Amino acid sequence: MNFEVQGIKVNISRAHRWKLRPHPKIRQGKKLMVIILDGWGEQIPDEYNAIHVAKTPTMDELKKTAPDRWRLLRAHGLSVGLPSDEDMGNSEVGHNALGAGRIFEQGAGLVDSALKTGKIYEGEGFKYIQQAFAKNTVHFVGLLSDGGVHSRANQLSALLKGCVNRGAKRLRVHVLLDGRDVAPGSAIKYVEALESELAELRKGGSDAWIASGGGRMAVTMDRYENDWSIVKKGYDAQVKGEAPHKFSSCGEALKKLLEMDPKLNDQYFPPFVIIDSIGQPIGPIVDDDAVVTFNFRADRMVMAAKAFDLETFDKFDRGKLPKIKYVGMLQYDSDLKLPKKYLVSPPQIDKTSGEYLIHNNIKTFACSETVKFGHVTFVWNGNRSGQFSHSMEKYVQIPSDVGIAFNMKPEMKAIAIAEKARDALASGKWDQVRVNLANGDMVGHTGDLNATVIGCEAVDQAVKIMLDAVEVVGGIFLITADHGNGEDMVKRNLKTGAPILDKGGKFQVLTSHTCNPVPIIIGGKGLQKGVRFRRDLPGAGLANVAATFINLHGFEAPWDYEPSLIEVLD
Ligand SMILES: O=C(O)[C@H](O)COP(=O)(O)O
Ligand SMILES: [Mn+2]
Ligand SMILES: [Mn+2]
Repeated sequence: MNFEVQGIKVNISRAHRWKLRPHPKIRQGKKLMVIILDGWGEQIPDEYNAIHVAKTPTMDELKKTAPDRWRLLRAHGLSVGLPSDEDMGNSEVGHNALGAGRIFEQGAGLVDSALKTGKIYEGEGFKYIQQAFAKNTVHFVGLLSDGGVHSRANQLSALLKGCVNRGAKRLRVHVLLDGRDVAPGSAIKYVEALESELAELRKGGSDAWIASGGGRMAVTMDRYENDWSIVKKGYDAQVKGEAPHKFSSCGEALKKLLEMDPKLNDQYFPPFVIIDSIGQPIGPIVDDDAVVTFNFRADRMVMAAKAFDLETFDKFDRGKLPKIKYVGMLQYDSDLKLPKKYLVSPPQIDKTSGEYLIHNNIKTFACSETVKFGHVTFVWNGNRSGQFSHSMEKYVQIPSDVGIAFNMKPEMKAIAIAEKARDALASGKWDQVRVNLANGDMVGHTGDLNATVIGCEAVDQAVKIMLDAVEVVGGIFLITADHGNGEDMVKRNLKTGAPILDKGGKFQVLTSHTCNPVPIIIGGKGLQKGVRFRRDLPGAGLANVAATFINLHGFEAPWDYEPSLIEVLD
């Protein structure tokens, strides 16, 4: 409907068009290789910057095309829909922005607002768990830290209080230790804070305790079905009260397990359960209990959600399934309706670039290894399962290594992914070939600087394979990243950038992502002369990338996308 205000035409319901207009200057029909370097940011080029230390001749050469064809993008905070610019970027929000071409408020902020306004307590999900408040136990399962990537400890605290204020009597928390989005060794700090909050709740008459725990990479938080045994370990500890280690408190668990293995990083702690004075687990999940998984991010909670929510389930033996009232902090997969009940509605990310490409006859091939496969498909497509079109899209997953930390094999599957992408482009069947190379991120998360250097070198070799393939078909490439990680392996003084050393003079390892900008590079024989990065978008971010590659396919971007980064000089 159109109407006029003071002579100005207002269009309040622009009819949605999937068909895109041809770009006035950029020709259609060029093959495009889109390469996402996971966890590849820009930072001071010193010895703690694994990407700088690594021999990366291909990426170094590309940098020389700045400012026309190499520039930096914002990949954190408000630019990717996070609550503040203090929030580092992450794969979910990064790939959402890359694929959707717009910025959506993400889970972290949606939960913050729902808690602040109290709306969370009015929804169907909360009413569902409330049924267990009077006579049964409410369990909270999730990542205990303030990393803000999958969860936030202050949201758990608010929710615990909110439940108690609304009648919950018996509460149990099943903690997953972080050390990945936050400093290694910091788990004890979060556990102590939670212990004292629970002690406060007990003073007020509630029966509130930590009941089980374990490191996030060993317990519960696997993703993309890489290793179900991790989810099983969590299920056994949380539901059955079974684990190889038993302690009388979570604090004691951390202390004793560290004594047994002083090098143990928080993320890899084995599962443990807390027992009472007669050796019984203090908080197994039983019939009529309520369970809340308090992570807002989906990828590492969706497998556990299946174990809690699905009646038919064959990934491991759950034993006798308790009848529980299970909710997710968010719904983790809206297509699968998983979980069926949830506390806060997830962001509704619609009209993503992948869907536009299908409607405009652009055929897409996407590939990554298991640990990032969903990033470049499901998350890229706005957290949507499956393909938009089976005939026009193909998604290929290369199995990741299982059962090892990625610093043991830092090359990961970079070369295999590159070869798949090369072959896909050479086949002539696909207009866009899109990959994610995981090394900068996955090896970066181990905190192992030398291994991350090797991982980044593998990435550079993989990029070379793909750029050669682009050359052969006379195509175009677009390389970017979803957030920083490997470029900074040390904690720094935020004012000076100087590394922070511990008492023994050793640098303090940084395992997390960063708030650094990431590069974007365009090029290839098929890129028309005169195409270059605009100079008038200095604050551009990942959400500007989709309009850019839609232009490179020869189309004008949808009207509501963030502006394209390129212009064409005559
Ligand atoms: O889940 C993880 O591995 C980290 O918390 C975040 O990493 P990602 O956002 O790169 O997946
Ligand atoms: Mn990532
Ligand atoms: Mn990561």
